[in-house]
Amino acid sequence: MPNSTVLKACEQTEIDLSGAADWVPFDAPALVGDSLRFVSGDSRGDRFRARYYRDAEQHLHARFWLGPEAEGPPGHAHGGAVAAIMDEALGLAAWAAGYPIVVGNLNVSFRNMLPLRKVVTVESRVVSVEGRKIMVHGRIFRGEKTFAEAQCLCITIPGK
Ligand SMILES: CCCCCCCC(=O)SCCNC(=O)CCNC(=O)[C@H](O)C(C)(C)COP(=O)(O)OP(=O)(O)OC[C@H]1O[C@@H](n2cnc3c(N)ncnc32)[C@H](O)[C@@H]1OP(=O)(O)O
Repeated sequence: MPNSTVLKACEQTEIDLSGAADWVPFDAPALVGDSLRFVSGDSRGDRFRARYYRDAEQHLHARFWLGPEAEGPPGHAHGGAVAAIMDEALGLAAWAAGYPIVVGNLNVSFRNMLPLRKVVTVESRVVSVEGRKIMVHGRIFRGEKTFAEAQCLCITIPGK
């Protein structure tokens, strides 16, 4: 059997992406539709699986699982995969806060290698709004360990 078939077969299991007790599931596709297809659009895929939530203060959070197709260094996530998560999650955080945006600038710091096949949490916060510029900060972590931090400058789309 080819290797890819073996990997596909072993990734068919359900992943527990449940949120914290006080989080409410957030229906991201209902808000931005196909914009999510690249990263979190395949809930049974072998690259990314994700579920979005909001907390009581309306901050956006996500549980993400990265599978074998997101691999960079052996057993760990590709930097582009981590950046793609930040792009989607922090851009979505601005949309969820009521700002129709595209990402103008994304600055990602890779702090620790992110292991595959582990559920990690993405937290985000809209930290400032100045005219069309919405600044969103985010972090990917598991327990005490931070894998990446990002600052995302989002620009509202005129006419939206
Ligand atoms: C949907 C939720 C989930 C998915 C999220 C996915 C997010 C994405 O990946 S979006 C795709 C990737 N992003 C893009 O393709 C964007 C490409 N860029 C553009 O379209 C344009 O450059 C755009 C819209 C950002 C800005 O263009 P434009 O509308 O002409 O505005 P512009 O006048 O240049 O800039 C507006 C303000 O933002 C600032 N600005 C714009 N881009 C940047 C930047 N990269 N860095 C710093 N400042 C910037 C400008 O300086 C200006 O500031 P000020 O008002 O103080 O003078």
